Amino acid sequence: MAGVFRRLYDWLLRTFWATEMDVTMVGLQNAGKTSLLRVLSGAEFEIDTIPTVGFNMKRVQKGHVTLKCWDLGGQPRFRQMWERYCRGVNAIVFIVDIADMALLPMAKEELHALMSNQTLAGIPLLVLGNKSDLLDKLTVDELIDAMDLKSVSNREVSCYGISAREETNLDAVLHWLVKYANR
Ligand SMILES: Nc1nc2c(ncn2[C@@H]2O[C@H](COP(=O)(O)OP(=O)(O)OP(=O)(O)O)[C@@H](O)[C@H]2O)c(=O)[nH]1
Ligand SMILES: [Mg+2]
Repeated sequence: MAGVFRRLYDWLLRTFWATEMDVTMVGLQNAGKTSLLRVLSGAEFEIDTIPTVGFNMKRVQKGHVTLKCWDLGGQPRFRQMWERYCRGVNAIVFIVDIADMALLPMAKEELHALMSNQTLAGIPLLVLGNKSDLLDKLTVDELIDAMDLKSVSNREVSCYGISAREETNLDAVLHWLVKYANR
């Protein structure tokens, strides 16, 4: 019986209180943006992925909120379009491969360059350290230091460790994002 009321409640929320929000996912090539979006939208994780050319968009449902997620290509030639796709969104998600130490300085540089755009002032930022399933990786505290997140000011900033492959901590990601649905 409780299940029937729950479904009715969810249906009422979706029908009369539906909200759509825009989220842009950026980060260097191979960080796992497309993989994360695949699993968030209910598809299976894939080991062999194709690098994103331009962008890809998928909708993810979380309760009454529809997250319209823009997944951008991370290769150098696509990075100049990140700022344009981040303008006016409810939240920016920056994904880092925490097992690839060699790319960390570049990830930090690209993140700070993006955040310095006046057009993106105040937009909440969620930094995700992906691939926590791998052995040789940074902890969240080490990632916060490596990305110098404490120097990012004038916006909400959070940082989580996740694994798209093992679907670790993904509920926390959606929970954090939907807080910004109406802002
Ligand atoms: N071990 C592990 N591998 C992952 C994880 N997430 C993604 N990968 C792998 O990392 C590689 C790159 O994943 P993508 O999702 O294509 O990366 P991307 O950030 O979209 O890359 P671009 O589109 O080029 O910017 C693939 O081989 C994935 O299988 C994870 O959580 N753990
Ligand atoms: Mg991709």
